[in-house]
Amino acid sequence: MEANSSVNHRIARIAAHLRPLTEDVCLTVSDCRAKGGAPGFKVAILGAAGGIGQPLAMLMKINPLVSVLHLYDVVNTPGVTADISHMDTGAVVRGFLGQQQLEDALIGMDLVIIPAGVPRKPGMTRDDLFNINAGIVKTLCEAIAKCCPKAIVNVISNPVNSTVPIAAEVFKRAGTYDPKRLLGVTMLDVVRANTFVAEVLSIDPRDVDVPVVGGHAGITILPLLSQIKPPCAFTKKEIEYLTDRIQNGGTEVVEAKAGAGSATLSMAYAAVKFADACLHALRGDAGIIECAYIASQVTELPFFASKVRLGRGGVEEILPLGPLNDFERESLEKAKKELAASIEKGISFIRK
Ligand SMILES: NC(=O)c1ccc[n+]([C@@H]2O[C@H](COP(=O)([O-])OP(=O)(O)OC[C@H]3O[C@@H](n4cnc5c(N)ncnc54)[C@H](O)[C@@H]3O)[C@@H](O)[C@H]2O)c1
Ligand SMILES: O=C(O)C[C@H](O)C(=O)O
Repeated sequence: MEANSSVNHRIARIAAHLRPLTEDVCLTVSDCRAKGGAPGFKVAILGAAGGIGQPLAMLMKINPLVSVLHLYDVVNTPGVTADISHMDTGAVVRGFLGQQQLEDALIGMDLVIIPAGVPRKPGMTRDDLFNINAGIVKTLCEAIAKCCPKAIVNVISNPVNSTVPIAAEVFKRAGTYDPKRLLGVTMLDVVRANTFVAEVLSIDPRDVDVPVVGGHAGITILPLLSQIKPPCAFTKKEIEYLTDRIQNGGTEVVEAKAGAGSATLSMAYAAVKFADACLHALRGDAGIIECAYIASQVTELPFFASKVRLGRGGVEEILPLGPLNDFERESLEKAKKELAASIEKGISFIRK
């Protein structure tokens, strides 16, 4: 009893030196390790108790570049945090529950990943999620602007084509907007494209690299099959099959889950792949190129997904689209129409 209370007392004293948190945030034994000052980045996951959030939290806990991992949700974070904090990897894990702990979750973060919000059910489009998720993303981004305005922000919540413009408007209003630091996560489209192309070619998906540009919904997802590595000429039939499968990969999962949500495990994998790229870039590693949905001048649209070079400041260079074939040029025009409407919807949600 006595030994326990003395340990708890020491933990509380150590933790008091670590972070400016309010007193009602509970301290855990894992706080002790933060004193060692393990090198690495501080990462917050908002929506950490969800279908994506939980496996994402687990995978980020394994990431050696992460020293502190904050798990925030409006439900269930104490359990998820207790569970994940038992993993014998370096990152210190802390849980935050409910709106009153949101700001504590965000103070000092280098990277904030947002998978908060409702997922699709069969028959829904991603845009059908707008009414609920727009408000969630707005609230979370207001807190980010206040507590960690320099953090890199990875937006996963759908409809990404609109939630990224919403986040941008919130940051503009707060006077903290840095377009280089706000990235919509479209990595799952690239992951799917690599997988489906590898299936067709009967090769290892790790050897395939398909650029996917545009946005993250239906026809706005535009795989540039003419630019894949290794270079490969597809038949018209293969191009139609692959484009359709990549554009509707999300729906394929939603239908298979039959009302139990959308992609969570492959999304957590894709989110970690993308977050890991951001962390390596923050560390100063050179030559990190990924696709992301960002503020862009590649087309006349204010936001567009394309290949970007990541660096310490976030997006350091937006790569040109490169040569497109007739099919891709035509698809791009269709994608831009839908994308323009989704962007406008997001912007006017904040400006109205
Ligand atoms: N960008 C992509 O490629 C991609 C891929 C898959 C899913 N998604 C989207 O990610 C989102 C989450 O999907 P999921 O399957 O994890 O859903 P989920 O319902 O399993 O989890 C969402 C979590 O968000 C939490 N939440 C709700 N309101 C919140 C708030 N105000 N603050 C913090 N947390 C809040 C919920 O409590 C829940 O734990 C959905 O919008 C989905 O469409 C995007
Ligand atoms: O399809 C969805 O609703 C979720 C996600 O955007 C996906 O692509 O899997």
